[in-house]
Amino acid sequence: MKLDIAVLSGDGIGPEVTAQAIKALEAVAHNFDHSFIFKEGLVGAIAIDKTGTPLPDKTLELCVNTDAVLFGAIGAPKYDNDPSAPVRPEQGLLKLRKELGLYANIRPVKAYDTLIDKSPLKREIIEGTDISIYRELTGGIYFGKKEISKDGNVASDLCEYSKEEIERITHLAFKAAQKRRKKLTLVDKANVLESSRLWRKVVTQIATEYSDVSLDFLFVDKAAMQMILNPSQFDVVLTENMFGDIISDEASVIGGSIGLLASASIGDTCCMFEPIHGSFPQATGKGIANPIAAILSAAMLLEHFNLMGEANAIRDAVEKALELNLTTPDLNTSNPLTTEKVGDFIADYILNPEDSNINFENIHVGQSTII
Ligand SMILES: NC(=O)c1ccc[n+]([C@@H]2O[C@H](COP(=O)([O-])OP(=O)(O)OC[C@H]3O[C@@H](n4cnc5c(N)ncnc54)[C@H](O)[C@@H]3O)[C@@H](O)[C@H]2O)c1
Ligand SMILES: CC(C)[C@H](C(=O)O)[C@@H](O)C(=O)O
Ligand SMILES: [Mg+2]
Repeated sequence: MKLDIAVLSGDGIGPEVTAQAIKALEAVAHNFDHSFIFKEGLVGAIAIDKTGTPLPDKTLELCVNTDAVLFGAIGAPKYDNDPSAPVRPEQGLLKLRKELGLYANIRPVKAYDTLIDKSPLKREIIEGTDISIYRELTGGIYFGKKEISKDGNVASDLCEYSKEEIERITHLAFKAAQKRRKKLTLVDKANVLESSRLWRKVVTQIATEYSDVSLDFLFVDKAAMQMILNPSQFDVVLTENMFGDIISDEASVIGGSIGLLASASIGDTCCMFEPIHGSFPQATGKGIANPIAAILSAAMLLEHFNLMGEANAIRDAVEKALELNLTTPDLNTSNPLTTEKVGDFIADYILNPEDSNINFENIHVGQSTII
């Protein structure tokens, strides 16, 4: 298969982790005889520095005219610490999601057997966790009308949803549940918010079309608690934009690191694949960022194009790296690998899973081993 892939690596650790995802895709292309063509575009703080805008027209045009977008991360402290900045890196990502119509953001959360003891949560709590979060991505408070009073003392962000916006992601979430454990949990705040009551109404109506899926509801505050008290109760979690953002970062604690959590952002005509983490500015250039979220996002890209064997080749290599403790310091404090070495191992393993010549001993970068 020939795929044109736009690469928007962005800021901070974005370029470092995206480079590892590309290596994994190149290994897949080699093994399975595909042709993946990567074209880079500017986004985020680096795009502001170079062009004055976080999403240059040229980048948007590249993304519209490609098969898929591979996104790294955006954001920089100079904007985070300046509430009055006239233009911000995050606007680039939000505009991209909106312009490409990427209304469904799918965030898988899994407790890997080999990492169970690395999670700050107890083994018996997280064992068996396998959740698919369906986060609405182009509506809600992120995109509602924003206002600030003339004196700058009162501000508001409107949380607005239409029936149609709720319907389209709800169908995707129910279809996903049908292929999984047939359970869907809607996370909302229907005891307070009118928009959440609309979600409940629409989702309840749609549930009648998916009678093999059981539906339940959780208020977001209780869901936040349940997510770390009893995460294995969840199968598909459906929720609006901001709740999904927060709940998924919380859920990343289950697996042991946010550096493991990938995502797919899906629309009717476009698709983008992005780790859920940000630009982790403190780590930039240090080789300590975990590339696995970016690499697993590449696996989701392949799965989106029904390249299941190819996606599994990446996942098997990731699981092997985890099993052998060939990971970055977030998961391995005593003898960590650099971002690049983790990427090298995963790409090598994809190319040659049976190759016993991979020298596991020598690729650690701790005090006594070689980079
Ligand atoms: N999708 C995105 O591009 C995205 C997502 C979240 C935040 N951001 C932006 O990123 C910047 C930093 O935000 P933040 O510090 O709140 O969130 P962040 O996700 O960048 O980092 C939060 C913490 O998560 C851990 N972490 C994140 N990525 C990791 C990785 N690959 N490997 C290991 N550990 C990792 C680190 O402990 C880090 O301190 C901000 O400008 C923010 O707006 C962007
Ligand atoms: C950077 C920010 C706009 C973004 C979001 O809130 O969606 C991020 O937190 C994410 O999860 O992708
Ligand atoms: Mg987030």
